[in-house]
Order: sequence, then C-alpha cells, then structure tokens
Amino acid sequence: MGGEGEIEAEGLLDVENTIFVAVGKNVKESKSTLLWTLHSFAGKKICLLHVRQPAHLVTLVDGKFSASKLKQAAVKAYQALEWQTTHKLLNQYLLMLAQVGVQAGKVSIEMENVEKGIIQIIAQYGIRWLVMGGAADKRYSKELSNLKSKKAIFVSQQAPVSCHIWFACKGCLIHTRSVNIGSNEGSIVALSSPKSTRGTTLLQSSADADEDADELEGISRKFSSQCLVHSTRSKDKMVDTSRSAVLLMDELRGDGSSLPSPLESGDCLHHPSSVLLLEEKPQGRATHEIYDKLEHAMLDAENSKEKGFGESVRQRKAEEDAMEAIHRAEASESLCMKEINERKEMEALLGRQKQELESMKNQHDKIIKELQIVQDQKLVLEGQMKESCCVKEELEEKIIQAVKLLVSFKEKRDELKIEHDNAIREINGPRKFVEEDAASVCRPHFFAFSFWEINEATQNFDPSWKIGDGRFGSVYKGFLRHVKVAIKMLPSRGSQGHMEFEREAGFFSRVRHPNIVTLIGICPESRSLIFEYLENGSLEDRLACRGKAPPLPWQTRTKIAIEICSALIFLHSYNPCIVHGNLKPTKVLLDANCVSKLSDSGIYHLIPQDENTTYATTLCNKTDPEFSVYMDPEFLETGELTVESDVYAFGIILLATFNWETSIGDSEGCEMCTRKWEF
Ligand SMILES: Nc1ncnc2c1ncn2[C@@H]1O[C@H](COP(=O)(O)OP(=O)(O)OP(=O)(O)O)[C@@H](O)[C@H]1O
Repeated sequence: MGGEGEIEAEGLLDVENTIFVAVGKNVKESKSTLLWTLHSFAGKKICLLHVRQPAHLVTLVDGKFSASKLKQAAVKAYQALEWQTTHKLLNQYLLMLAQVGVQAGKVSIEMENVEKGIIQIIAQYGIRWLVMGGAADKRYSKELSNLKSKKAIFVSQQAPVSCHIWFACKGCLIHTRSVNIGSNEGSIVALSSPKSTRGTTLLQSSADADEDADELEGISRKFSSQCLVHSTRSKDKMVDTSRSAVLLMDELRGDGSSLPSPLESGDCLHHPSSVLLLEEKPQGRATHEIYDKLEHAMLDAENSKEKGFGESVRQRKAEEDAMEAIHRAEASESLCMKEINERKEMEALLGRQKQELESMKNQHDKIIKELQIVQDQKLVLEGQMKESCCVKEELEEKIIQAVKLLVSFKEKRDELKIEHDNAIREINGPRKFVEEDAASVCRPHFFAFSFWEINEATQNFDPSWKIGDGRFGSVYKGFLRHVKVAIKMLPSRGSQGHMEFEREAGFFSRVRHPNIVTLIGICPESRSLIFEYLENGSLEDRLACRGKAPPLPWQTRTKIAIEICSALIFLHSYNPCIVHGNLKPTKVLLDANCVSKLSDSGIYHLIPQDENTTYATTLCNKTDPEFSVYMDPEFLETGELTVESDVYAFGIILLATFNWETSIGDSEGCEMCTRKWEF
C-alpha cells in the first residue's frame, strides 16, 4: 500500500488504446459506469482508476472520525481493512472484465481529494479516454442535463484538454467533455444531454467544435441510424454493425488510431439510454422488444438494487467488524499496559527477593563457618572428655583400692584391739599392780595416728610443707591435734610387717632423754614416724648460718657438745645398747632455746632390710661425700655399726664445731670446714 500522492499501477497502461474508468466506493454506481463502458467500448482495453482516501477521512459507521481521536493501532487496522475491501472490489471488477474477454488493469492513488487524485493520474499518465460517474444516484434525474456531481464538475473543468471524458449515470451517458482541439483548455463542450440523446444522437456538435468533431458527430449520427434500422436484428449482427462503424470512424480519422465511441458497442440496445433512443420511433415489433428489454433492464436494476443493499449490509458488517477490531485492539492495548505494569511489579518483587536471597546466603555461609568452628571445638572437647574419663576411671580405681586398703587396715586394727583387750584381760589378776608397773615400762609411749590424720596434718602432703628429703624418706611439718610435729615418711615396709614396725617404734618411743628428739607417735598405714618439732633447724644449718642466722657463740657450742655427749652416753648405756649409727650435724636439732637433741636415734632398726640391701650398704651407697667424713672407717670397711662408730662421728662433730672460724661469724667458711677435714 503506497503513501499519499503515490500512484500504484498494475496491468495495462497503454494509454493510446485504453479506456480508463473511474470507479469509487459506491459499488452500484461503479458497476453501472463499468457496464456502460463495456457496452459502449467493446473490444477496447479497460483500466480501472481509483482514488483511495486516507484513513482519517474515511467514513466510519455513521459519522466521520478524526484519526487523532482514534488510537493509532485502531486506525491502522481500519485502514488495512478498508484497503483490503477496496482491493478486493477492484479485483472483482478485473475478474469480471477478464471473464468477458477484456484486457484490463488498474491504477490507484491515495489522496484526500478524490477529484484531484483523478486529475493527477490523468496528467501523469496522459490519459486520453476516461469514463466516470456524473452524479450520485439520488441526484440523477432524467430532466437534468448538467453534471451534478462536484467531483465530475471538477474533473470536467480541470482535466487536461487532451482527455476525452464521458460522464455516465445509471448506465446512461449524461455528459461528454470532448477533446477541444485548438480551443482553450478546460472549456466544457456539452455534446449530449439526456434530451438530445433521446431519439437522435449521443453526440452533438457545438459551435466551437472543429471539423473533426463534426465528422465524428456525423459518423455517430450515421451509426445511430444504422443502429435504429437494425435494432430488430440479432445482437450479433448489431455488434458487427457497431464494429463496422468503429472501423469507419478509424478510416475517417485517417491516422490509424481507433477513436473510441460510446456507440462502438453493438449492445446499445441493452442500455437504458439506447432504449430511450428507440422510443422516439416506435415501430411495432421493435417497440415491443424495446419494452421487453426495458422490463429486463428494470429487473436488472432491481437486482442491482438488491445487490447494492447486500453490499451495503456487507459493508456495514465490515464496519462493525472494524469497530470490533478497534475495541479488541483497545482491549489488547490496555491488557498489554496492565501486563507491562504487572511485569514491572514482578521485576521489582523479583529484585527484592533476589536481595533477600543474597543476604540469606551470606547468613547461611556465616552460620556454616561458625558451625565448622563449633564442630572443631566439639572434637577437641570430646578428646578432652575422653582423657578426663580415662583419668577419672584411673582415680576411681585408685580410690577403690585405697578404700579397700583402709577397710582392711581398720579390720586389722579392730582385730588387734580385740587381741589387745583380751591380752589385757588375761594378765589381769593377783599380780596386777606389779605387772602394771612392768607394763608401764614396756608399753609403748606413743600415739597411733591414721593415714587420714597424717594427710590432713600435712595439707595433703603439700610440697610447701616439706622440710627436707633424707636418704630414708621425706620430712614434713604438720599439726596433729594442735601440736606442731615433724612427720618422717619411711620407705615402703618391704619384708617388715606392721606389728614389727610398731614393736620397733614402741621400743624407741620408750627411749626418753632431754637431748633426744621425742617420738610422739606413729602411723603404721603409711609407715610414718611423728616427732616433736624443733624450731631452730640443725647444727649443720647453724654452723653454716643458713637463713641469715647469727653464728653460734662458743658457750652455746660447748653446751651443744655436752648435750650430744650426754645423749650418746644415755643411748650407749641403754639396755640393750642403742647405737645411733648416723651421727652428723644434720641429726643434731636445736629447739627454740637452742637446746640440742639427737634425731633418728637407732632408726636403722626401722629401715627395711633384706639379703641384698642392709642399712649399712644403703648408708654407704647414699652417703654424700660431703658427709662421709662422719663415717667410721671401720664401719665403712666392715658394714657393722658399733658404739665406736658414734664416738668417731662425735669427735668429727666436735672438730667441726670448735675448730672453725665461723664461730666468730663467717658463714662462708663453714662449707670449707668440711672440705678441710677431708685431708
Ligand atoms: N624433729 C624435727 N624437727 C625439726 N626438723 C627436723 C626434725 N627432724 C628432721 N628435721 C629436718 O629434716 C631434715 C631432713 O632430715 P632427715 O633425717 O630425713 O635427713 P638427713 O638427716 O638430712 O639425712 P639422712 O637421714 O639421709 O642421713 C633435717 O635436715 C632437719 O633439718
């Protein structure tokens, strides 16, 4: 479909030999004009000429609408529909022409003003022969001879003078604008009128017509007469006659071109104008035929009217369809807008959900990391728990063993107590008093403490409560029954039983002397000896002035020597004789008043011995070289302790105590003293 002012052509455009027929949207009028042309110009080629009005001026249903009032899509839809209808109609005309053996084509232009469009096509193609409607049906009247159609008048006035135009109406020629050779262009020559055509001729010369026109008129008259004469002949014969007339006209023109004539067709008798023409000379049978033909024509007109009505109904329907299409287009547009809005909302929603998803993903990753850390920690804790469980099980096992041991000790203790009570009861008798004295001498003078008490006294054997480590066990200070004591933990009992340990300990507990450390009690369970606690450390400490203690005065040293001597005499005079066996300055302890007392007197009896390990070998093996000077060389040689062993050690102690300058305050020299005596 071309744009405005653009001509579209299809098929024939041989201007010299083609009759152009202007056809409009009025189907009835167009068909009538076309039929007249067919009848009038038989054998000529025909080209349909149509001017298409743009959509904004098309008639829509009952009125005219401006395109601006319609949605663009609706206008386009309507325009397409309109053009499709027109195109279809033109094709129907072409088909009709083809069916009657006429070569045909079509030319169209889109223009607001139809008459101007016709003029433009005429001018552009140099059209020479044109047939168009002269008036609308409602305006047609037999009495009117002039053109009534504004379009026809315009075309008649404005068309180039070289174009010969026939104006037809309802199948009649109502006006002709002939070629005005040599006169002013655009002058109208009314060669025929409904009146003049009636019974005489269709062409009439005018005063201004030239000779060619006169000749043409003459020929026409002659041809008309022939038509009248032969009106009763068969149709075929009439066609031949008209064709002869055309040939004759061509002859007269002399230029070889066939000037079309409205009477060229032999079918003039079928035409209403032809019928009217024949009315002027009624001649019996011919008149009757003419009336028959008139009736036929009337019937044809009636049929055409019905067809026209059908066409208008179809057009109406097409318009309604167009309106429906417009409504559908509007509905589709609003639906489309709604969908666009919904899509925007969905996109916004989607964006928000995407953001939420992103943040949730971040949180998820964070939680996963934390979970990983927690799982790692869990593994570590599980490992620790397993270890703790193992430790706990071990401790529980130990506790169970300890409880069992405690229970067995208690049982033994109870047994012993019972035995003891029984023994007491047995010896009760007449010699009670005498034996009581003897018993008091033999009875151990110490307390028996439980391990629990020892444990409590030493604060669970707190290391800070340890006084020192000896070769035969560690010494702790502690409080037992509100008394400050020194607890010596002996090694495991070995082959020595509880009873033996208690008997030995009982023996020494009875050895009491002011210069011998008193054995307060024992703990058989832990093989502990509980001694009285002496505040001022050992003679060794005082000679070395440890703990920033002042040097011992000579008088004190002399007193200590006397006290040691006194204790040794007591031990050696005891029945049985008691050998200290390990005499040295660390075994001479000083109380708060610097009274010296021998510790560990005869303790070697409590030290477990077997075949391989005797007290002497243990002592020799473990003797610090520093203190081996106190060992009796004979003891070291034989491994047998004697009184002389103690005397030897006492002599060395005296030398260490009195032959050293530390007595006047040099603490450093005390250690050198020991080395000195090594020579
Ligand atoms: N009753 C007590 N009062 C105060 N302190 C004591 C008492 N008994 C021992 N000590 C301290 O405990 C320390 C260790 O004494 P212990 O008899 O166990 O070992 P040692 O005499 O140094 O050497 P070893 O016994 O191996 O020959 C002593 O040096 C002394 O200072």
